[in-house]
Amino acid sequence: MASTLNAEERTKLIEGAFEAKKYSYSPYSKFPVGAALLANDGSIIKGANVENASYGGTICAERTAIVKAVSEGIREFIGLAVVTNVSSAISPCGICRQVIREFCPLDMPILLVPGDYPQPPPAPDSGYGEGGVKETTLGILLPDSFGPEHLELPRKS
Ligand SMILES: O=c1ccn([C@H]2C[C@H](O)[C@@H](CO)O2)c(=O)[nH]1
Ligand SMILES: [Zn+2]
Repeated sequence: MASTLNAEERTKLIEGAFEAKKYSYSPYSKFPVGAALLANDGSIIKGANVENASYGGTICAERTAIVKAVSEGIREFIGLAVVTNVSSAISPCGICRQVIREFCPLDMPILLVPGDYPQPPPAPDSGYGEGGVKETTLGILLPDSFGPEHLELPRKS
């Protein structure tokens, strides 16, 4: 069964993502992104995108949050929220999906928050929830994925 977040956890994640976005360094794309991770101890770890004049050096908000957490010894996560300044729900890029895969369960809720949250109530069955938030999971975003457990499989000698 997919894991779920309670209302308090959702609020913490959404507020954390908006706070994180304030510190985005995105002079090139002018596309600020904020991410917040909820750890199993209840702590929130925030990350913003950090760009570079050598564009390939850019680090997305999601990876900033994960690397901050893991490098401080936090590795168990129960939720992630991402927000940008656009009014649609923006989904993590491919590189971030694979990095999330390393540390987060496939059924972990991922909240894609519109920049103008809260939006008016969405139409039923639109795929959007409260405030226009799209809730998904890593398993949906990255199906048939490769992960750490595959390196433990028996190998041909
Ligand atoms: O999910 C996403 C998508 C994009 N970006 C960043 C990378 C770059 O700084 C800017 C434009 O791609 O947005 C993120 O941080 N997360
Ligand atoms: Zn990314």
